[in-house]
Amino acid sequence: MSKSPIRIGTRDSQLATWQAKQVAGKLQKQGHETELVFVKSEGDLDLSTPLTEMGGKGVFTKALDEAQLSGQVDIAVHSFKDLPTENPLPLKVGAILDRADPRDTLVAPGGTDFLDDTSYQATIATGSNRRRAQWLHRYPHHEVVDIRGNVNTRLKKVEDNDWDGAIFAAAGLQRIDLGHHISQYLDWMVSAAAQGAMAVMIREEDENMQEIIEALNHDETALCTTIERDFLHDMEAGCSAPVGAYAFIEDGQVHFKAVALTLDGSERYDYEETVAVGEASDLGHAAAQDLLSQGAIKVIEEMKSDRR
Ligand SMILES: NCc1[nH]cc(CCC(=O)O)c1CC(=O)O
Repeated sequence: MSKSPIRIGTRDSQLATWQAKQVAGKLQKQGHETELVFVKSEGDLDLSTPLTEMGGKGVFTKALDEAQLSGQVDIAVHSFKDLPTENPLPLKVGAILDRADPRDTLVAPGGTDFLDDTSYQATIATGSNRRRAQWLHRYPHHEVVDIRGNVNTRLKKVEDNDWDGAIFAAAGLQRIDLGHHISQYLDWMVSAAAQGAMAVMIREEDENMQEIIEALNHDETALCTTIERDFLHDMEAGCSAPVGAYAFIEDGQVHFKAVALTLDGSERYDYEETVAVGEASDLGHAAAQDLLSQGAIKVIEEMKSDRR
């Protein structure tokens, strides 16, 4: 019997390619043939516009979505944190893969001693409002500057500039063997909803592919990232908002943390809760309601007026 290979769509960055190959490997283990199809995204092609001004939602996913809808590819592999929480297209998440290290990290080529010096006005690079706001909340005397590009491009920029450091997702660096650049794990920073997790998209009506892809789903990661993304969705915040959410499971309990800040980090709203796995399905929604009633509505209004 000759069957055509499963065509896996991916962006062509080193990280995206690594992730797509990971999915290919899992499918091959189950006896399927696979083929990678590289698709360029708007977010990768335009490096001069700050990410926060590109309309935020879906700049990295649009081209892959189109390739999938037109039938050029069967499935698409995404960093789950790059997927908008609202999706009007006839595409759906077919599986969420086991999560890697969800933490943010600091890459500081000259070392991290400067962090202890409260009179030193360090310069830190990040293109993420979530990272910017949390950094400024903790280090209000620092300056945060914008940085764009895929992981490799950003690392190069850190080498070429005299910034004191830049913030990266641990998973992104580790996956492509660049973990040795990490100077410090930012355990205090609340990561982005679904950071470190990969999602495989399928066409909504593709029942054959649904059955194949479902087998890759990691239930615990799916539960945790769903809670995180429910929170993000209810904050009406999009991927560029200064909002973080992280859930993990230990001893049958879900531990969940969520945070929303003003862009300058001066105001911060926190939520923390632990509940049994069986009672966790509403946690993301509850957190959003709690933070909004604490006053975090201000954060969202700031996003709307600023378009950042
Ligand atoms: N923002 C882009 C992006 N999307 C996913 C990752 C890393 C891998 C992941 O978090 O799953 C990164 C790089 C980064 O944030 O430094």
